Amino acid sequence: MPLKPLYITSGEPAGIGPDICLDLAQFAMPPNLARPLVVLASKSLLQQRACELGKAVVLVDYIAQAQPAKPGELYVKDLPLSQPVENGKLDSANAAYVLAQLTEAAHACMSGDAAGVVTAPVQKSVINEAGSLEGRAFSGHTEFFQEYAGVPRVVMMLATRQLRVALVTTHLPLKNVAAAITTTRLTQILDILIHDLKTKFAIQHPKILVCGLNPHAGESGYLGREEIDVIEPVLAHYRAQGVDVGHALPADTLFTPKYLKNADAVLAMYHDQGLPVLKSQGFGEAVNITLGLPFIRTSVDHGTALDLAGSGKASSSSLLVATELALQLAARYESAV
Ligand SMILES: NC(=O)C1=CN([C@@H]2O[C@H](COP(=O)(O)OP(=O)(O)OC[C@H]3O[C@@H](n4cnc5c(N)ncnc54)[C@H](O)[C@@H]3O)[C@@H](O)[C@H]2O)C=CC1
Ligand SMILES: NCC(=O)COP(=O)(O)O
Repeated sequence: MPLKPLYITSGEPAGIGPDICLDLAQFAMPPNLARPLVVLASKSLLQQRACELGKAVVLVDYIAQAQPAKPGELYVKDLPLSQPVENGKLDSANAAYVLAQLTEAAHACMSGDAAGVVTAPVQKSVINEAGSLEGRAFSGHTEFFQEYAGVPRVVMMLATRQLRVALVTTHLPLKNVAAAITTTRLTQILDILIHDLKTKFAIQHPKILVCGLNPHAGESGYLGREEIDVIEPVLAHYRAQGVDVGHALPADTLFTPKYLKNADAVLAMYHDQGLPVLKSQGFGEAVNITLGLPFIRTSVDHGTALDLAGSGKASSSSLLVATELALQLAARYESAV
């Protein structure tokens, strides 16, 4: 019986998603992890981009239970575009096409037809501009898959070989961050992070460094009280259970080698507290993983790079690392059930 396929969403059609997905045709899949990789995209768009980039890729319609594709071949689930694509030019008419990729992938993961999903980047703004979610805002894949799966909380974590950074809040205006850091949210996030570091990354006793929200972790309350009122009591609860979470540390101190060298993960309070540090170390080599979902989802560490679509200058390294991690997680998950 062939293994379940891994779905790859190609993302925003005017960006570099289709370009980097084409490189999966040459991906040297570790033989012990091999399974079909199926790109969700317009076949004609992929064909057009392959011609522009001079890439020889044979696009093959995916049929359930197929064996992994041969080198140079790429399985595709053909999805129709609403409008022809001009490289680098956003068109809200194609927002429904992007959402169709995400919906099809989420459905296949939830129904057990796919082993997991790897996502290429989407342009969040154009999906909102199109109003494709019937008035609901589109914040990102993370929130979309959380809602589709119907789970109360998930965790965004980006990982390189050296560093893992998880976030308490994700795509939130900065002015709303402090109010979102509640005992409930922080506890949910830590529960998921601890659980998934154990089960997905085989770290039995994770050491987690937690950032304060305010400069100098609040400076004993003189620069903000979130550490005293919310963060520290939650950390004390975990420490009492023997979990290695330490105390809230000033973020500028925490992100230094002395502290990071023994840490399994850093928990940052908001997107731009944690991710710039990680990207400055390993942009292009990092993977974005959604923890706490009932299925495997990994993603690239970069955005749509509209400036590079069809240019041949886009690197597919993050997509390949994200695919390899999803393959490893799928194998681990299947051997556990
Ligand atoms: N997973 C996702 O769907 C993500 C989507 N985005 C979306 O992407 C859009 C654009 O975001 P930006 O902040 O401009 O970030 P970006 O990552 O698209 O671009 C930042 C810079 O990095 C370069 N770059 C990005 N990916 C590259 C690659 N694979 N190879 C070589 N160079 C690369 C770009 O040319 C640009 O100079 C936004 O709408 C954002 O929401 C951003 C991050 C993740
Ligand atoms: N900076 C990471 C990012 O924005 C990715 O978001 P998502 O689409 O994976 O939720």
